[in-house]
Amino acid sequence: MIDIQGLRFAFAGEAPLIADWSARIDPGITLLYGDTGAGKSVLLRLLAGVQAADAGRLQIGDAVLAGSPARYQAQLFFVDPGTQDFDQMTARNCLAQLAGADADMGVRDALVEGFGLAPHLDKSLYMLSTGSKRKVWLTAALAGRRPVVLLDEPTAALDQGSVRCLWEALTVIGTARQRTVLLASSEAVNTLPLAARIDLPLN
Ligand SMILES: Nc1ncnc2c1ncn2[C@@H]1O[C@H](COP(=O)(O)OP(=O)(O)OP(=O)(O)O)[C@@H](O)[C@H]1O
Repeated sequence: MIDIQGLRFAFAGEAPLIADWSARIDPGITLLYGDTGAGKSVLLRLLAGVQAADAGRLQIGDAVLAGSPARYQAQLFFVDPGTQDFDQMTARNCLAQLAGADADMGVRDALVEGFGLAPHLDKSLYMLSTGSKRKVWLTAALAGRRPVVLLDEPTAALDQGSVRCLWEALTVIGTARQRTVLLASSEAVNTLPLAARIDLPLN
């Protein structure tokens, strides 16, 4: 669960993108729905603690971002889709590092197969296509055990078979309602068991 109190954010000299927003995001899948430019990526970056808010309080479990950032961030999974941070690692090592030592290997193996990742595991990430990189992060997010998962347009650049595979894995998580998944999308998602939907913009 993520508790959000009085969140505010504006780019310098611009009107607030998020103005005094409070919400509680419960376990299950919450769709963060908004058009291009509505602020989905910015909101995910704020919640991940990689972009500083102008005001507000963010809490996951008993960890408050401002007071204990490392403990807060240890509760969540977030990879900026545009990052090059892992480009020098092999997909296998990146996956192992991001998923963590306690990852569910059954889920990991099922996603590696469903995404067709096996032939790419020993390549460096910089050699992979945008879609294949995204599959590595998605596999780590879902096989890992972080209680909160933030996904930015997870189906972008995925082939249809991989989207089906992702949807199957998310259906299991959405039905169990133990982990909190925030899924940002500019398309309505009708085929997942959603716990809630947040419509952007938030100003
Ligand atoms: N560094 C920046 N400086 C000023 N404005 C920015 C900056 N980064 C993003 N924006 C603006 O903030 C708004 C929200 O951007 P954001 O990327 O969060 O939208 P989004 O909902 O994720 O859209 P998309 O689906 O296109 O990624 C947009 O109008 C964008 O142009």
